Amino acid sequence: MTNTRAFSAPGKALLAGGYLVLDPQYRSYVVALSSRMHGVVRRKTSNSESWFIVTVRSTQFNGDEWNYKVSKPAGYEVYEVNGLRNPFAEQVVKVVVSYCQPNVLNMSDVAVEIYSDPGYHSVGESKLKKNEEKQFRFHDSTITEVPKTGLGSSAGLVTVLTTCLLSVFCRGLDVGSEKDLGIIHNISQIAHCQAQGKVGSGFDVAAAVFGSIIYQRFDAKLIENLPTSQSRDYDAALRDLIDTTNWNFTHDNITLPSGIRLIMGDVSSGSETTKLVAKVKTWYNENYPRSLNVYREINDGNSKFIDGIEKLTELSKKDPLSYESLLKALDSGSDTKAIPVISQIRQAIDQVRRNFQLMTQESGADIEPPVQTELLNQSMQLKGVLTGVVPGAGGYDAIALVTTESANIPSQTLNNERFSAVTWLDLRQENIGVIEENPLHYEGLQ
Ligand SMILES: Nc1ncnc2c1ncn2[C@@H]1O[C@H](COP(=O)(O)OP(=O)(O)OP(=O)(O)O)[C@@H](O)[C@H]1O
Ligand SMILES: C[C@@](O)(CCOP(=O)(O)O)CC(=O)O
Repeated sequence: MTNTRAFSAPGKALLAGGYLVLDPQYRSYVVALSSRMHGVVRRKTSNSESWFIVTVRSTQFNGDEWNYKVSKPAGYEVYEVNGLRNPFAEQVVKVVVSYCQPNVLNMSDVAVEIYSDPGYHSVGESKLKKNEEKQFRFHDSTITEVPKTGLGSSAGLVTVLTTCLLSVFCRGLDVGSEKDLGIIHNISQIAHCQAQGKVGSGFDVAAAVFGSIIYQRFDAKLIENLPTSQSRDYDAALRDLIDTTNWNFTHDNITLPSGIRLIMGDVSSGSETTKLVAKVKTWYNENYPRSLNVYREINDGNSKFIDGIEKLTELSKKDPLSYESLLKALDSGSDTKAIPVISQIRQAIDQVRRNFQLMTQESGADIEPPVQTELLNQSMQLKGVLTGVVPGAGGYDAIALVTTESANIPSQTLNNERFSAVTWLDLRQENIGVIEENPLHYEGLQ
């Protein structure tokens, strides 16, 4: 196993800052999740050819496999030898090869096995395979046919595949080093943006790399202004963007206060983020400057939410007894209006939700449609619930509740008709981003 390394990166839930985070002036609150994407990379035997193959395999999804041939007749050429498509994997191979400039002569082939934790996809007819260390679900369908749950699978894939390939082409890669994490982040953002065609805010990639963060995006022009990959300036411009350019973005690590956790409810079919974003952008432009005021109201609510969470963390450290009784008050379901920090957090989220409901009515984008409003309002009646939102772009696919550790949401909602459409996901917040794993922990799982 000497030529083998393994890495993993977390999924995400955007609790505050949906839509606004597309604009660099607004902050967002992103929680990394315990459902992780994993990559096990090994160098195969070297060959005497003037090219090498990068194999990306997802045994979990019907043995999906993509083989990228890397050659350098003039500039680098990368293509999938069977014409199969995985835009995210392909873009990562292209960007990493352009950045690392590996020698194609006598270069060993590289194989990466990807595994995704159960939370990323609906269970369906999948079968569970496990060893003492890991467990993954195996589907009889290809990756694009298995419904996703909105945890950021493409961001996790891009981040973990980038890290795997860098560990082969850039000897001595250390995910504990700020410098190397920065390179992983920059390459992953570039590959993810280029693969998606649409430029998201990158919060999902930043969370995959850095963990739970307060995130303010980089200027989209940094990537948009890259020359085309066919241009002879591309390699130098790419290296400059990755190694020396100041991306001027924020990724301050955060953690939910002790005794507080996140629980995700998977509601039903996913929502098309791209379509929602397009409708909101149209609404914003057609209703400016009133829409700017709406955004300012939402941003004020987001900031008060973040400030309230920080106050909870401070209280838990400075006055553990008062903090303990605050958690008990939440758990008992008693009236907590007299507790200022709880009122602050709840009023902040109510302010955000009221404006999301207005945008839903006016834009036609189902950010917080009535059925989700009802579900969140019902959730607020449950013991231990501090607050709840539709995460990210919203829509019909999920709700996210911030609760006490001891709140047992699944048992409180069992046989409750109002929650019949909700599957509580067995995951929680996790503050760490990309980490190195023990490759032996993946043995026997294929
Ligand atoms: N385990 C995996 N193995 C290989 N490719 C993967 C894997 N997980 C995700 N991908 C790639 O990412 C694509 C899904 O990305 P897409 O942008 O459609 O969804 P997403 O917004 O990342 O999903 P979600 O946030 O719901 O997880 C897949 O079609 C595939 O190309
Ligand atoms: C709408 C947006 O702000 C958040 C999308 O979040 P999600 O993919 O629904 O988790 C888009 C973005 O930030 O990339």
